Amino acid sequence: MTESKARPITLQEFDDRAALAEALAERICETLERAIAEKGEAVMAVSGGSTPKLLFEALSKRNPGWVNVTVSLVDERFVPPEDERSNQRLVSTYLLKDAAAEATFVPLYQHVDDVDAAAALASGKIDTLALPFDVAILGMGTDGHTASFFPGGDNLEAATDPGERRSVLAMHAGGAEEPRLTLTLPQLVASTMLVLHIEGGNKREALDRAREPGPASEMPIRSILDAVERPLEVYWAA
Ligand SMILES: O=C1O[C@H](COP(=O)(O)O)[C@@H](O)[C@H](O)[C@H]1O
Repeated sequence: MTESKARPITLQEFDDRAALAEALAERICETLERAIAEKGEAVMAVSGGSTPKLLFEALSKRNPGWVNVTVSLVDERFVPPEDERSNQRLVSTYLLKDAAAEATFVPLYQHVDDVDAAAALASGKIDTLALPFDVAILGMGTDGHTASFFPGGDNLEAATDPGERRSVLAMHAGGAEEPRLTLTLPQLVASTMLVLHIEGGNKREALDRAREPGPASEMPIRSILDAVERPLEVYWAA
C-alpha cells in the first residue's frame, strides 16, 4: 500500500466572504503594526485578480499606520495601469484610498515595451525595499497557479527555484491572457506572514488536489506548499 501524505496547511474557514475579509484585514494590520513598531516601516505584497476586492476595502478602512507602509504586488499583468486587467489598477481602486491612500505603492509594471526589461527594472525596485515582506497575500486559480506561476509558464522553473536570486521574473503562459511579471519563490516564502486567500468550492477542490502528491509544474501552488517552513496558512470562504 502506498501511503499518500497531503501537503500540510492550516485552514481558517468562513461561511461569509465579508467575514473573511474583516478577519484577514485584522490579522494583516496587526502584523503591519508590529513591523512598524520594530523597524519603523512595513512592506506588503498583495495579489490581483477578482478575489481581493473585499479584503482591500476592509484594509483601506483600518489604519495600521499606512504612511509607514509600502505596498506592492505578488504579480502583475503586463498591461498599463489604466487597463481593466491591471492588478495595479485594482489596488489603486480598492486599497489605496481612505486611510490607506497614505501608503507608498511600488508597481511591478514598468513603462517599457519589453516584459523582460520590465522584470529587470521591477526587480531592482523590489530589492530597494525593507525586505523580507512583512505580509504577502497569495491568490490561486483553479488551475493551481499562484502569483504568476502558471502551469506551462516559460519561466516557471526559474521563478519557483528556491535558489533564484532575482526578485521579479517575466512569465508567458497559455493560461495567462497576457505576459506577466511575478515575484519569485524565495521572496514569497521569506515573507513573515504568508497567506493563501481563496474563495469558492472550486478553489477548495483545486487546493485539495494540489495538496496530494504530484509535480509542482502541474499545479505551481505546490512549489509554495513545498517550500514553506511551516504549514501554509489558508483563508477560505464558501
Ligand atoms: O491572474 C491572476 O489570478 C490569480 C487568481 O485570481 P482570481 O481572479 O481567481 O482571484 C491572482 O491571485 C493573481 O494575482 C492574478 O494576477
